[in-house]
Amino acid sequence: MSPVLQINNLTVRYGNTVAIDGLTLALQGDGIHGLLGRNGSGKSSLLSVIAGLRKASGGSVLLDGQPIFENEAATTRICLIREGGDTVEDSETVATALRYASDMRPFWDGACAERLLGTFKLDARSRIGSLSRGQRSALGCILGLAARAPVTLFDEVYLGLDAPSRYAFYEALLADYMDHPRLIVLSTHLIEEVARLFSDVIIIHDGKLLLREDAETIQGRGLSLIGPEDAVARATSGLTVLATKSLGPTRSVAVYGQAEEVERRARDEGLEVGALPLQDLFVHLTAEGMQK
Ligand SMILES: Nc1ncnc2c1ncn2[C@@H]1O[C@H](COP(=O)(O)OP(=O)(O)OP(=O)(O)O)[C@@H](O)[C@H]1O
Repeated sequence: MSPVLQINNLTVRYGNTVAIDGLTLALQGDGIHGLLGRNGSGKSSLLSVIAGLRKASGGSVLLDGQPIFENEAATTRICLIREGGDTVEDSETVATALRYASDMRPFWDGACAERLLGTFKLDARSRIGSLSRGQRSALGCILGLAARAPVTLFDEVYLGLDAPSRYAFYEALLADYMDHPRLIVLSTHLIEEVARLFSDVIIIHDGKLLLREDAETIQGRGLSLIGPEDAVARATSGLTVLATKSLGPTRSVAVYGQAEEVERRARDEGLEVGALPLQDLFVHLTAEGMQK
């Protein structure tokens, strides 16, 4: 059965710092959910509460209706991989880390782990302490994928990886997800690289939910319009303009709205229309003062 994660009015505080501020969100069924937010917006705090590693200061996080914190039946179904990896002692080997994971993880797939060691060219005999930052990230990717947990959370796990290894991870993730669909949350700052994997996008800002849309809808919502200043002004009247740039008499704007309506207006005014990359849309939506 597909898992249901219900986050109700969640608050996470560190002393006087409010990291998550009354956030409510439901993640239902299988999918690859993109979790986006600026630095310090609360992504890691949210993921660590979902994984049961941190107690909520207020509100609740439920997996299939059951509280997660200090509930082994729930936490064994959740795997959180964080940047740098949470793995065994530095003096232990990669093989020990995999063995430990296979003991701890009820859905562990050893053959998958072996295959991924090859993909990332990791030697099982290497000591953890001797691994480079990227190799540690690769080990995190392997542990997260081979765990096959019904709820799999990757928190910026691939930051240390070089571009070819990151692409290898995305391919491995997608292939593994197609064969074994589950609820995956990927938090990332490398938005354009990963955007094609997302089934939906969750943006948090200052610990609050700013936006949650399915990937196709959000990709269609951001448009750029380019043309003469007065024509652009007419076409965008009453719309949400995220950013404006002028070059002589030409104006370029980023607009957020219903794609068909914006495209119709742009056509009527003879403007150039383009899709706004998800990363640009994210930057504009989370810019100072854009949140109502
Ligand atoms: N252990 C901690 N003690 C005190 N404050 C913390 C702690 N961890 C996080 N915070 C604060 O909580 C807020 C949210 O941090 P969090 O790490 O959850 O954000 P993030 O979105 O994951 O950031 P980043 O993208 O930079 O990793 C920030 O203001 C941060 O300074």
